[in-house]
Amino acid sequence: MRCHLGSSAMAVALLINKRIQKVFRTHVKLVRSVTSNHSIILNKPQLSIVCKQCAVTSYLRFYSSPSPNNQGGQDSAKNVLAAVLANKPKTGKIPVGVQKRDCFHPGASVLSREDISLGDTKPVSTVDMFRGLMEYVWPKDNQAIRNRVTLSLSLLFGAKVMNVTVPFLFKYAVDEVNQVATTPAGDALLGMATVPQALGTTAFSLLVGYGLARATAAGFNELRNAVFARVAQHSIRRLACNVFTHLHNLDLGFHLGRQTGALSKTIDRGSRAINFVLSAMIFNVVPTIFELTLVSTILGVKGGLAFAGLAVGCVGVYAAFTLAITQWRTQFRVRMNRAENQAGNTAIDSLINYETVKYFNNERHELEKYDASLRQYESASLKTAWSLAALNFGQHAIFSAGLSLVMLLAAREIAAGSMTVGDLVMVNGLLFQLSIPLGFLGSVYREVRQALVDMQTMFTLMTVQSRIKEIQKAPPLIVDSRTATIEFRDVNFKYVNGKPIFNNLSFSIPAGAKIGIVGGSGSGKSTMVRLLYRFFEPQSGNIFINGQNIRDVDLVSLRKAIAVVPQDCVLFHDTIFHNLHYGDLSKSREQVYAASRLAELHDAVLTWPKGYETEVGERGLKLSGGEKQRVGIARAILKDAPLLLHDEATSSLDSLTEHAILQALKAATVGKTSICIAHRLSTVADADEILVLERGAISERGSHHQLVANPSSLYYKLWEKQNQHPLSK
Ligand SMILES: N[C@@H](CCC(=O)N[C@@H](CS)C(=O)NCC(=O)O)C(=O)O
Repeated sequence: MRCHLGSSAMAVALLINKRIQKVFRTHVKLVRSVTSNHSIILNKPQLSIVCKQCAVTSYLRFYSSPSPNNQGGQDSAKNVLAAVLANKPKTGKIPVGVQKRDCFHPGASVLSREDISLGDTKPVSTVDMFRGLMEYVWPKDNQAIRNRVTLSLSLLFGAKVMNVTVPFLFKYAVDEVNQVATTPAGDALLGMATVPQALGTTAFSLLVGYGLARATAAGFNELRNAVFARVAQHSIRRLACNVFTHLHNLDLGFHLGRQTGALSKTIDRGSRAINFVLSAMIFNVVPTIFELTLVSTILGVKGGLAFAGLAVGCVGVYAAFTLAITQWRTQFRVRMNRAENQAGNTAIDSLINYETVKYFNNERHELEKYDASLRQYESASLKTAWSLAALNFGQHAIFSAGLSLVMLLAAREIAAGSMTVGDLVMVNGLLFQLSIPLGFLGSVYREVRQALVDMQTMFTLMTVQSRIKEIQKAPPLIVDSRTATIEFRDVNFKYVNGKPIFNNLSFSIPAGAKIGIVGGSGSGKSTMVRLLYRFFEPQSGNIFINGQNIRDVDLVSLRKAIAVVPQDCVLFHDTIFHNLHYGDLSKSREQVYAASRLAELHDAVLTWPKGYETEVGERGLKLSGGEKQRVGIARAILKDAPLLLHDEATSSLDSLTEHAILQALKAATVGKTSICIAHRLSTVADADEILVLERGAISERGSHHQLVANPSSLYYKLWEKQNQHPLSK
């Protein structure tokens, strides 16, 4: 087997998990009491901390490559938990090792198991995983792949048979040559004859056959690798695509509670794990077991039970020794990898802080810190190397002892006349060949265990169910700009228990109207968009579009009917053109330009260095807040849906930008039913009607003029507050 087992820290997840579970059990009560505002859930291979107010999840990770937000794989479970305990989250501080997401709410009620169902998954056993894997390796709908599997297995079988043939040919060649050598006529021929003449045709043919059999075995092996590569890659691709599609099908609640990086790592590691498990099984484990069976059967037939028993016993002891030592020495590899990570982090941290180091003349201190990590690495790698040497020596010693014993048995048989010298050579050859794949048994065992953990994480992810359920064969939503009415009827919604967002919220909007929604922060303005788009489901009550309950219609048709301009328009790391075109990829270049013009973006883009081909940078970093909002509006214009939802950004824009955005919005809302969530009231001053949200219900509604005419209204107060001009005082 080719050695591609080199990596590293991940190999220890299982061991670490055991430790986490142990430490977790001991500390769970304590942890729960100090982190009264968060629930801590053991969710292999990490602890999830779920906020009881908004259900956002943070993670305590115990092994992972370092990222700007975490400490990498340096902390043991105990240390991290100790840090959590020491750093009482009541203070709002983030404990060491916790990857923070959007929230760290202090003080809230206890979350029940149901509340955290966004992280709920079904347990996946190893049998489930292998069953799942078989669907990809032996796909019912793909005969070509099944043919390849059959061919690979045949080649595997052929290669092993050839492999076993080699010692046989060698045996016959040795016996034949031995006979030639002990025949008197042979002496006379030597010196002047060609090799075939000197050896005789049989011995000559056997030796040539020996070479051919070896080459054929190697050829079959390589062909098997090439044929099977497609099966493995095809399975990986299909599975990765299925996981990707599954992730897109999950609800927003799931995605808000997950780290995107962690999800992509899950796919990445899971796919690599599949490749590894498949390769290990097909190229190492199964062939070795097959070869062992073949060899012991041959030995049994040739020499009797003693031979077969010795071969199987030797391999058994070898395997037991290898697994035990591998298990024991894993700790050194864990320490080595951890120290390596730590040394790398220390060096990077120190070099990033170059100026600070210089300002305080702390070069010596930095060097000592770095050297301390390197010392740990050195010590751990020495232990790894020593233990590897012990493992290799032990394996060789066991195998050599077995080999000697079998040959002693063979020698006794030769003396008794029931075996030939060739038989002794054959026995030696058969066993020796077996030692080659067994030489990687420890590494295969270690890596397969890790791969199974990675696969389990990925398969577990596949069991997460979206909480947005579609009824089967739901009819499409039928709506156009003339019929795009919206009605919320007795809607109750909360993200987590004890914190209602909407209480029996009811209102309706006529088709073609422009509605402004205002209210204090946390009043549920943005949640309204999420409910309408079915990112979340109300606990009770219904929402209707054109009289059709959005729960009962096809989700795709619902989402096609609504264009959303989000609060924070996130862009793809691509050109501005692609980002605008994303609103409707079927539209022409000219239509994209037209939308961009209506969104007041076109002229600005033309002044950029590469115009529409300008790259916007990761997540649109190169664009200002106002420009990103206009991209959002242009996309919505391009989508040209009968309903438009605009969630205005909170960031304060300068008045010129605000004016441009208002103009763009006007263009976007022509002929649509639009809801504009407004943080700045000036954005909705021209709306047909403004709804004021307060404590989960609509407290006021009317036009801007009607609402400002009432000095005791909340709207009036908000308007006053936002339109104070210190200079005019
Ligand atoms: N004979 C040993 C070692 C095999 C070996 O050399 N493995 C390679 C990886 S394919 C290695 O670098 N091992 C380093 C180690 O196990 O520390 C076993 O059965 O695991």
